[in-house]
Amino acid sequence: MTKQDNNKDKLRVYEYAKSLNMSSKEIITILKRLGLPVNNHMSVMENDAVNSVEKFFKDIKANAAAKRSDSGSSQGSNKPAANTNRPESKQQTVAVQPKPDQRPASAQVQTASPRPSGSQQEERPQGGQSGEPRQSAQGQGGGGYRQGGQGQGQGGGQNRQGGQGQGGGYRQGGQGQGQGGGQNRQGGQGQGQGGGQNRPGGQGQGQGGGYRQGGQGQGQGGGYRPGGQGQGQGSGQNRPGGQGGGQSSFGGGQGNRTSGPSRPQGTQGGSTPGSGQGQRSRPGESRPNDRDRRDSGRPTTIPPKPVGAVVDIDGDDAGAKAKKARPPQRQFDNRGGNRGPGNRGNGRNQGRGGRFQQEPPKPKIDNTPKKIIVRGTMTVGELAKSLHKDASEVIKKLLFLGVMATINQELDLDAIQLLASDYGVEVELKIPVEEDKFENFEEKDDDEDLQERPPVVTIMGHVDHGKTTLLDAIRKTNVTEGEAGGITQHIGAYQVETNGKKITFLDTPGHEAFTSMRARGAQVTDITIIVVAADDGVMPQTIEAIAHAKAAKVPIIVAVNKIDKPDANPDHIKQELTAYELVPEEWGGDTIFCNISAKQRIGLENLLDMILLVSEVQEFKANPNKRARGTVIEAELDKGKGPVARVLIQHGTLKVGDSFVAGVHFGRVRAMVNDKGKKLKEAGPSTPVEITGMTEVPQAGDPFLVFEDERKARAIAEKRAITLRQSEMGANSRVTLDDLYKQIKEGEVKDLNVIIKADVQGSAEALKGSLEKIDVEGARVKILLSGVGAVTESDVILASASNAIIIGFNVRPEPQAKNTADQEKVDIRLHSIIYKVMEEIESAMKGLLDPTYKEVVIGQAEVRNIFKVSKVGTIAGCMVTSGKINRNAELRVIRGGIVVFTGKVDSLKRFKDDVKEVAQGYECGISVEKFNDIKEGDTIEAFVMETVER
Ligand SMILES: Nc1nc2c(ncn2[C@@H]2O[C@H](COP(=O)(O)OP(=O)(O)OP(=O)(O)O)[C@@H](O)[C@H]2O)c(=O)[nH]1
Repeated sequence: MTKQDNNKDKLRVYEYAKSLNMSSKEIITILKRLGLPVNNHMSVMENDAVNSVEKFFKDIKANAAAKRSDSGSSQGSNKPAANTNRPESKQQTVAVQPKPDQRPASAQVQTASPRPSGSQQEERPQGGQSGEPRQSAQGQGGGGYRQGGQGQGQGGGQNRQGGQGQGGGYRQGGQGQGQGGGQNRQGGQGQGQGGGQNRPGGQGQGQGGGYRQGGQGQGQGGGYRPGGQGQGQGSGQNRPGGQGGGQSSFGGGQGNRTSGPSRPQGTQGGSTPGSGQGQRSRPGESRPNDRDRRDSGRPTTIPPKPVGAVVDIDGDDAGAKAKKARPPQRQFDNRGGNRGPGNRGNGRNQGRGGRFQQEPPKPKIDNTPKKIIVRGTMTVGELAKSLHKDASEVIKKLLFLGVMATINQELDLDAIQLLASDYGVEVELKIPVEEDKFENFEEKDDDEDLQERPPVVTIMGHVDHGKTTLLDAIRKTNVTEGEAGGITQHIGAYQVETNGKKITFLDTPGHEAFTSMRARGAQVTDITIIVVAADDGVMPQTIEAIAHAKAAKVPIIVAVNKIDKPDANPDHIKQELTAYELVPEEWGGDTIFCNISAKQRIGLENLLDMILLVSEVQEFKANPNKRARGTVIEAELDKGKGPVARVLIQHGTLKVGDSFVAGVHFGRVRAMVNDKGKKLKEAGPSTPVEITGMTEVPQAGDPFLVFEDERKARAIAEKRAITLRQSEMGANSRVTLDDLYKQIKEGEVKDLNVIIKADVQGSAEALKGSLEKIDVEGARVKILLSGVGAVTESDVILASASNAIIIGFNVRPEPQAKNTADQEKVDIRLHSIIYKVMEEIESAMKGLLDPTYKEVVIGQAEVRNIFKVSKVGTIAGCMVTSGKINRNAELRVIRGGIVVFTGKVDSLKRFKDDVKEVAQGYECGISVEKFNDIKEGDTIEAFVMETVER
């Protein structure tokens, strides 16, 4: 005032306003209301203008004082009514109208104090008591605030004009309750209770009292912002003494507004953002002090005004922020008495609160998936994408986990799982099978997709027992008339039809093909027919064939052939075969025996019926509705057609144009013919076809699979070729006695499969009986085959296919068998003493095998001439056929694959000279120590014992 006095002459509106801590606009408004001339903030205020304004204020004060005295010091007394009629009400109007928006209706005194919790509401100088800035306001304000505190406060404040107020919790989810009664500005009386968990959707209640003009008001304001619940009740005479209840802006507050005389409706309870309570104090009142406070309520009708209309999210200083943020045109929220920024001028403080209906900040749509499918490692970028996150966010998370990563960095499965779980996302692992190892997996089919398919049959048996004749007979018998003129093609297999059902025969008779395919991992045969000539009986290859079929666990049908022959004795065959666990049904067994004559075509129908019977029991099925998978049964380079592969389709359907991989080669089906030479467009399960369109020739037994396109097929084929080369160089995975114990321990080997070849049947039987008794730690010896004679290539292939070892008892492997065994890494153990075999096998199974020495064959020589020299003995004139013969080597004499003597070199000569060794391709004379029974055609094998490192 002093200032005013001093400058009355030149006092300008803005200066005057400033001295009152009001805005120029407010003063201008008052001046206009009072009918005094004023243009703008620079207008000079004459004395009378100043006086008028002061009087105006004085009246207000007087009213306030009167009101106070009426209401006593009681807080919250609502006696407002009385005030309503007071002169102030007039002023109210004045005050309000000019800045409707800012001084909203609800004066809320109490929202919590801005500052530290519990503090008194206002920041005013007066501290504790909520001040009335201007006029002896009294107040207590308390409220949890800002920091999530919980606060309760009571405050009565007379803002400006004797309000009372209380403030409740605020901002940060605090919970607060406040009661306050305030007479804002103009002697109003009010009570306010306010509690609010603001921000985050708390709940709050607030009651606020009247303001401005002696109104009375109660307001309850609820929490807002995000969905809080709030209730607001308010009765107030705001401005004009209305009464109202309000609702807070957003969160679902509820409020009632009720009649209000003036302004729009009364105050309201809910406050906008900030406090749980809703009242808003008038500008005047709190103004200076109220800074920081936030208030909420806003008159409903307030026109949108830029100022103060802030969406106050924080309840805090929204004012300023809001200004910036707010869009040019806002829409206020008319509901409830929320909004309303507090006071304009001070907007920063109180006022803000306004809410407009600015769209509530769009809730961020959380599109984080519930589950992601992971098929292997992923880069940070890929993971972020599948989580619907920014890569930077994922990188940040990784940083928190102590991992510095870039967007292209690969994350392993653990890291992926960790990150995903951090987002609450489930990870489903779908690690793709290694497609290049497609023989190791097979798509699972649902039962309903499976359809019956023709059985695939292989015919095996001893030489000349009639296999080929039988195959031909079946083929010719069943060629349907008209089918390619009855001319069949050799494509490795053919199909016949009997009783409306098809049967596929592999037309490479003999177990070699069968077993070599099996050795390559291909098992194409469903049923085996063992042909035994009724006039001959069970022969070595018959036994081998049985062993092969059993090793492959393929059902056996015995075809007793040549029954047309006068000396045929089928019963004798049955009798013999019982020794191999093939017992005819009529004798209580479960093996089907068919008497046939392939030559005379007798019993063929019955044989086919039996095949169908077995296949019915076995239920051979496949899903024809998927990509084709099969096995190459033969392949060759045809001069005209290029590489040709004969393939047996086992699953799915092969179509012309399909891209495929066969073994380590790829191709695209250019043309396809069946066994009748008929061109096919597609071929289903169990169909043998010949296809062209390959770049190279695959091998029999190679797996065949169709891929989606040629590019993929090529890539897979290349990968397989690399893998093949690596495995060829790699370790031997076959069982050997040296690592048998290890394999048993690792569970890789449960039975030790053994093939016995001995010099005589008696030895083979004895050995078989002894070995079968060995049982070490649950592992047993399983004899796949025991026979007489040298170890043949066929034995080696069987061993290879069945992961068996071969024991040669007084026999040697044939040269070809030896090569194959080296190639296939089949372990052949050669012995001449039964108990040593037992010892070795048992020790190997117990892990005690510790052969310090290993026999290494260094060379072989063929005996071409025999020279008998008196006193010296027999000298064998030899040609060294492989390796070398060393003077100090041990040697054995082999005749017809059987070892006839083992000893040492007595003398080794080249012409007449003694030499240390003779290499391959040279002739030499060898005499064997203590052995003169060498014969032309014998083989002398030289070997040394080498220390084996274990
Ligand atoms: N009497 C008579 N002879 C038969 C019968 N089946 C086959 N043969 C004859 O037995 C001989 C051998 O027949 P193949 O069909 O070549 O015998 P295989 O088992 O295929 O012989 P390999 O191919 O050498 O293993 C031929 O001369 C056939 O004519 C038959 O049922 N009765």
